Amino acid sequence: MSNLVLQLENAEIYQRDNLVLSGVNLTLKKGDFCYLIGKTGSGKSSLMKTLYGDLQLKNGTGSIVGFDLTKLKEKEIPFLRRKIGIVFQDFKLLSDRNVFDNLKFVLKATGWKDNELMKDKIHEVLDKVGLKAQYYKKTFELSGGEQQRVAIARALLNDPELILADEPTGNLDPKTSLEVMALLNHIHKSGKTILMATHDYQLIVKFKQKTLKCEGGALFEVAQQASV
Ligand SMILES: Nc1ncnc2c1ncn2[C@@H]1O[C@H](COP(=O)(O)OP(=O)(O)OP(=O)(O)O)[C@@H](O)[C@H]1O
Repeated sequence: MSNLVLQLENAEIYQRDNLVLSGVNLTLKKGDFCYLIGKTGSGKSSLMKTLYGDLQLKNGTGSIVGFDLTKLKEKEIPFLRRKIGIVFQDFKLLSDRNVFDNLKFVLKATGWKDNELMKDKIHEVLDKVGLKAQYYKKTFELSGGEQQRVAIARALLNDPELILADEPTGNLDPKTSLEVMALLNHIHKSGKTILMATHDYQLIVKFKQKTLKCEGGALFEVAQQASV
């Protein structure tokens, strides 16, 4: 079995009719961790959105966790998203529910039925992010760093083959960013594959990983300490 999780070849990334990136080649193997850097508006989010099926891949080839992005149909997108975990800058938690119900909502939406199994899974992922004791709290009662931990727990619920994190520390202060990054690093070391878009230079210096840069409509690999 191939251990390729993601492969784009000569891909073109569009926002509506605007070509944002061209000639994109990107390969991630199981267990890789890769940063995506680049200035505001350089195309990081557009690339991420193409990978999780929010934007269509019109030209080039692309496969992600076994799905062909050029042939991806609307009805297949929920199935693609069950195999990837997505973490956003603004957490995207449901503010009217507590932590447990935020996670249960996702499990139910992805086909889980057994209450006991759901409870076990929720406690397992909360334990992984260090929030097991906070399951009953409403999300607005949590700090930004805690909210992002819940979002990371949510991304882990279906044991994803790939985690896409789009500026996961973008709303956090420097100390909290380092804590959240240490958690992502730990999750990576446990065997997960992660692609993370970031502006945060302190993180890529402290946690060195392969780094790709969006610039001038292209994507290329840079030396690990290149500036953002
Ligand atoms: N919904 C949209 N419709 C049309 N154009 C868009 C849309 N979203 C982004 N763009 C354009 O696509 C280009 C790439 O934007 P994108 O959001 O991918 O950049 P980014 O590198 O993620 O920036 P940031 O770091 O600010 O999030 C920009 O020129 C932007 O104006």
